[in-house]
Amino acid sequence: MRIDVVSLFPDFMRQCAAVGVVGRAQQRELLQVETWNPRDYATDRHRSVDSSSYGGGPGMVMMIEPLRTTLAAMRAAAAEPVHLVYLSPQGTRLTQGRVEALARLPRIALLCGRYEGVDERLLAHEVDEELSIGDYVLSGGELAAAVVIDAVGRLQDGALNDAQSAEQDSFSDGLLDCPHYAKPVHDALGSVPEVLLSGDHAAIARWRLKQSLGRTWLRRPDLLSQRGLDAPSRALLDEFRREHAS
Ligand SMILES: COc1ccccc1CNc1ccc(C(N)=O)cn1
Repeated sequence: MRIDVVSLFPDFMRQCAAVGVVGRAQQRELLQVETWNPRDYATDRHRSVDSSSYGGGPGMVMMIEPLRTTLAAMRAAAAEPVHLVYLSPQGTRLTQGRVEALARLPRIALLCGRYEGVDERLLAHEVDEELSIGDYVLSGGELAAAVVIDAVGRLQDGALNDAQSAEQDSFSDGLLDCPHYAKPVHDALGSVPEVLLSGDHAAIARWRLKQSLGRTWLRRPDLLSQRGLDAPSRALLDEFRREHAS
């Protein structure tokens, strides 16, 4: 998969994509991240990329022209059609489901706004999808883009080895993840639940699902109502709730 990032801070974006699982995915050529800086395509003497906002008010707005030229160069750099995503507080809330859909595309591009955002005419003409990583305002779209790169990059086939597999992730089946424990078995902070030491894989799987169901019920009931539960899961959650109540 190829991800193109349009940003005034290309070094920052390259560094975000160079570490950990995503960096390794690039080394394995499972993922290619390229950056494009609109300032390189600004034509005036001051290499302007922003201008004051019509109608007045504080702050600047990113201008059409440098972005149009940047996007044209970006699109021309590879054969695949590009799905262009704009990161903004006005976007659709990003979910794991949407991440999984994006991860299946051959190529996406991420447009990172700065200042008060981008001229609406450019957005209307060029952008395929507007996404928000949450209901808060950042000084730029770069950190939101880094979130998308990581969430999508780690899902590329071969990016995670078995020990890290994405299947058990939180949200991967619509539930929060279960608790995890590493050595030692006994510590001043407490001991590891017996079942995890039993070697009984069916019992361990049952315990983990029960914990995931219980946690989701306690912390994110909204996810539960979205997901719905089959009869065995409902019975398991009832068992958790009885134990939790006692
Ligand atoms: C004032 O900033 C803007 C105003 C308009 C657009 C983009 C920006 C850049 N900032 C962003 C970007 C994304 C998110 C998010 N929640 O995904 C939060 N902030």
